[in-house]
Amino acid sequence: MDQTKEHSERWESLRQLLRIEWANEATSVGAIIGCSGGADSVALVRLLVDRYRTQYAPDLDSMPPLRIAHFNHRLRGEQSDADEQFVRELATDLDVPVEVGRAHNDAAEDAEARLRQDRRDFFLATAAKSGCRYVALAHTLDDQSETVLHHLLRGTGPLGLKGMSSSRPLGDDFVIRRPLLRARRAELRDALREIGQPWREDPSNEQTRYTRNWIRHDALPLLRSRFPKTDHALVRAAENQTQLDGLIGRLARQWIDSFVVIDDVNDHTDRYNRTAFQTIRFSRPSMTSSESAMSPWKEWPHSRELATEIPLITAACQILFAELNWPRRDMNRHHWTRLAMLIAEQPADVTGASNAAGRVGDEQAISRGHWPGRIEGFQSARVVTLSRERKTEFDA
Ligand SMILES: Nc1ncnc2c1ncn2[C@@H]1O[C@H](COP(=O)(O)OP(=O)(O)OP(=O)(O)O)[C@@H](O)[C@H]1O
Repeated sequence: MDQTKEHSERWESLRQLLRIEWANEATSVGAIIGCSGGADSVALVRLLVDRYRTQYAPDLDSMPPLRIAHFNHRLRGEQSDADEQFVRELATDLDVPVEVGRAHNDAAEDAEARLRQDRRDFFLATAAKSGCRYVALAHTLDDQSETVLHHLLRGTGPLGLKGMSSSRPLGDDFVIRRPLLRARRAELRDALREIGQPWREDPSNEQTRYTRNWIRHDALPLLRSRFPKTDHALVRAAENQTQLDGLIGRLARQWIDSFVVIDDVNDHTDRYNRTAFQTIRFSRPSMTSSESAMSPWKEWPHSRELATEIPLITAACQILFAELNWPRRDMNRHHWTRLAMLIAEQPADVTGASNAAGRVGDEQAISRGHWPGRIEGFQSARVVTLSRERKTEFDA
């Protein structure tokens, strides 16, 4: 490969982008670089290796670890093995250690979710083993606009419209980073050609029977023919949504601090079995006097109106469910709204409502409702309690 050509204009502007997206502080910890062998991730490998080496030269011994990580999905027989071989050779050329993971079986296409999970586990294990904090992925601006459009067309909620973030936690100890989210796919390919760096093409990316590829090859080009800035418009919509979501998230956190108590209730049913419940108690914002409500709600002139807003309560419930590991998959928009309306004390349709259904704190419950995942709700005048059974063995 011709090193002298590295100083091409296109390549230089990508190096410049990396200096911004992978700031000096980021180079103080190690990274694994997910590389499929495709153009985007080959470009990322070259750019990140260059970024760290430029930062640490000439004292390369003090450089944090870098690893190339390739996961062989084994979906395309010899082609998959050739991809693996290509990535191994790239690693050798660049003198960077490579870790290779392999899918256990020759998986079918419908096992795609399983493969993604295996790849994620492989990244986690590789990061842990090599002492790297970051997992770098090569998603581009084009991937982002495809993702946003796909989610939009599938009818996703506001969270899906955020698209992929440039940085997000992976488990407790690691962070996924996407430094190429502002780069165009074509730009990366042009730059790779200029420096004489080859990559592998995956022919399955051309098959438009997959929705994702249809969006890439048919839908987006058509949209661009009328709206040349389609991709930037989609990405901007996602960025705006991210900002709004951050705002709602912060408000929802304050709302939780003001109105929510989480309890573990252990209900001993007999000598050998114990039924454990985890409960979330919501004080009804509409009933909470402004003196007893905590900051910031008591200070805001319209706090009561704001505190009973359905989107805010929905966001608070979603945060709580996520933190407590309560099942969210089967909760649809209607379930969330019904729950939020119950808490806000707006006219609610509590399915299966019955009178005197149980006790809520010190008050008699006046009705109850059910949500997916064995979650029951009880409401009284001042409190709404959600309760979820957790089976545990009696450990006597
Ligand atoms: N088999 C793999 N092994 C390691 N990392 C991978 C693999 N496949 C994808 N990745 C990483 O995950 C990112 C996103 O994956 P995705 O499936 O969207 O990309 P891709 O279109 O297969 O590949 P590329 O970005 O390499 O052209 C890639 O940019 C790459 O960093």
